[in-house]
Amino acid sequence: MRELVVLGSTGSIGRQTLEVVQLFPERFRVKGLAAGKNWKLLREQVLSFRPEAVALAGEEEARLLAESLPPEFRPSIFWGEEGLEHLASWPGTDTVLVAVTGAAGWKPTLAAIKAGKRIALANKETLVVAGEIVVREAQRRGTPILPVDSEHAAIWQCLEGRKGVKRIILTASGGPFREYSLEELAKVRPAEALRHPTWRMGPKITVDSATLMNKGLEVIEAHWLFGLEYDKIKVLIHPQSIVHGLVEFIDGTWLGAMSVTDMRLPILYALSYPERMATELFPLDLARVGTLTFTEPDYERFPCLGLAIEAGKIGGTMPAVLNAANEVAVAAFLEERLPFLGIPAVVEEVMRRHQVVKDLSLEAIEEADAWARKEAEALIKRWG
Ligand SMILES: NC(=O)C1=CN([C@@H]2O[C@H](COP(=O)(O)OP(=O)(O)OC[C@H]3O[C@@H](n4cnc5c(N)ncnc54)[C@H](OP(=O)(O)O)[C@@H]3O)[C@@H](O)[C@H]2O)C=CC1
Ligand SMILES: CC(=O)[C@@H](O)[C@H](O)COP(=O)(O)O
Ligand SMILES: [Mn+2]
Repeated sequence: MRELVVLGSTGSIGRQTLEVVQLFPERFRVKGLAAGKNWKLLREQVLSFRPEAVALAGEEEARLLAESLPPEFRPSIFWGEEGLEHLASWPGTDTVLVAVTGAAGWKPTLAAIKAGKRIALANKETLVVAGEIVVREAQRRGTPILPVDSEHAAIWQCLEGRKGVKRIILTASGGPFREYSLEELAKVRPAEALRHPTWRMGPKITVDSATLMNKGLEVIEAHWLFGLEYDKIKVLIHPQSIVHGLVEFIDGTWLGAMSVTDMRLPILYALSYPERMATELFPLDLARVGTLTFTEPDYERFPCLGLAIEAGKIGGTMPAVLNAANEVAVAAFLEERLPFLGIPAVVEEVMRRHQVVKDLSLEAIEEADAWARKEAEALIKRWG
């Protein structure tokens, strides 16, 4: 039996994780749940899963949750950053699935690693912001970081135990604007950006897919997960989203992993690893898919991809700055305070102004993150 903590249980990945738990109740038990603001959904989850402890982002939401639960159903309730870290290191649990969104993920992930938990990692921003520190700590303690992100889960399965890797290839759907001109991109609205062609996900990652920032973040994620230099990580546009990741070996052999677009599958694999669970839930009919296509990405129409790779190569605090500026710009785009093409423009300008700290520390990350958010907000204010 795996005893789990799910951070971000009210989100897209969190809810799908709980579906996986319900499918295999003899294998997985939920001991802790953490969410941001949605205390009403967390309440439903508490009643269904009866965790020992929960956390919410704010004290007020934590109070509302406590008051809404009958005493016999009431778990220990925490809040704030500390609450999240408390849940991440909850005693008697072995695996923490990190599915909060954005930079909120890296500190609880580090806390979970320090407490000796296996990490099932959906929150790619953890490795973007603090990959060097998080991976070093996990290696020092022998704690596995198991990828949930679909491309990395695919590549992980292709790599397992194999030698002679030449490079890895992350596929990208290309997002809803794959064939748009720059003139068309200038006019797109949030509702269009939120219509992903192949996946149903939370709003931030869906906008990142539309700008290709998601793939850029995933290149940095792959660099840290697999210990590969950036020139060994390639991106290909694959609109069908059937092949999630590929590995090219030194003799010219390629291995790829395919599946339907259902995140419950990589979640299940990360939770059950090293076992593979038998299920008929994810049938793939390649004859019905018919055609699989692959093309090179366009770095001019989608500059976020290149900016992320550049930030990854520079290293130090630059990826944290890229991530923070992007989070602020995406939020402003969703609130219609910034046009779609303003997202790469803001990220690029904040990166240009940043003085990189190469010797990474927790304090340096926090300082760079806060600085980048302020710079990005100031640029957006002046935009209109
Ligand atoms: N969705 C997908 O298919 C995929 C997602 N990922 C990655 O997984 C992560 C989650 O994505 P997704 O599920 O789509 O996102 P959602 O926006 O759907 O969910 C985010 C979750 O994080 C919680 N949350 C946000 N901020 C905080 C905070 N400060 N403290 C505690 N909890 C917080 C939210 O709580 P609440 O709603 O209660 O406020 C919610 O439960 C992202 O890093 C994303 O890149 C990776 C691959 C695929
Ligand atoms: C499901 C998943 O892993 C997402 O990261 C997905 O890959 C996003 O789609 P894009 O390929 O469009 O970025
Ligand atoms: Mn992905």
